[in-house]
Amino acid sequence: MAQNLDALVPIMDGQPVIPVIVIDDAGSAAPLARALAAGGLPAVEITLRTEAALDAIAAIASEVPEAIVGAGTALDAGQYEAAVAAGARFVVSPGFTPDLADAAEGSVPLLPGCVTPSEIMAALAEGYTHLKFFPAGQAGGVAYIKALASPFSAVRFCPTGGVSPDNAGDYLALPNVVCVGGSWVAPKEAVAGGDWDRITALAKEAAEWG
Ligand SMILES: O=C(O)C(=O)C[C@H](O)[C@H](O)COP(=O)(O)O
Repeated sequence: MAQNLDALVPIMDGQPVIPVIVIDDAGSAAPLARALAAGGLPAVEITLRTEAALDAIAAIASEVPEAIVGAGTALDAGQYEAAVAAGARFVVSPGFTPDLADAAEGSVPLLPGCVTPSEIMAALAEGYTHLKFFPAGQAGGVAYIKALASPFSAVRFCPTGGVSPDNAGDYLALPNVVCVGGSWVAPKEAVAGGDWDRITALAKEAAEWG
C-alpha cells in the first residue's frame, strides 16, 4: 500500500532533469534515448499523448539498455497498465486518483502529481511521498514549493511544466526538490531532424545541475 520508493528514488536522485518527451515517430525513440543517456540523462519520460508513445516505450525498453524508460501523462489505470506492459520502468501522472493508486500496487513505481495541501495530504495517506508538481510555473513556481517544505517535510517534488534552463537551478536549490522535468532537452525540431549530437549536448548541460 505504498509507493515503490526502492525503485523510484534512484531514478529521481540519479539525474537532476528528467526529459519529458512528446514523440510522433516511434522510430526516433531509441536514438533519442541513446543520445540523452550519452549526455548523462538515462531516465526519460515518454508522454502517453501520442499514438506512437507505447511503441516508443517498447523500442527503448528493448533496444537501449543504458536508458531507463518511463511513461508520462498516465491518466488512468488502463494507461498505467499499458505503459507497464510496454516496458515502462516508472510511470508519471499529472494528478492522482484512487484508480491510479490501485493500479500502481505493482512493482513499477508511480510518480503522481499533486499541488495543493489537500492533494498532498491525500497522497501521504496512500503512502506517497515523492510527487510531481504540475504545472509548476503556473501553479506558483519556486516560492510555492518552498512554502510547502515546512508542513510537508517528508515530501519530495519533481516540478514539471514551465521549467527551463533559466529557472531549473532555482527549483533544484530547494531542499524539497530532487529533480525537475522538462521538454527543453529534446526540442521537437532536433528530434524530427535526427540531430542527436545537439540533444546529447543539451543533456550534458542539464546533467551538470546534479
Ligand atoms: O504531459 C504531461 O504529463 C506533462 O508533464 C506535461 C509537461 O509538464 C510538459 O510536457 C513539459 O512541460 P514543458 O517543459 O514546459 O514543455
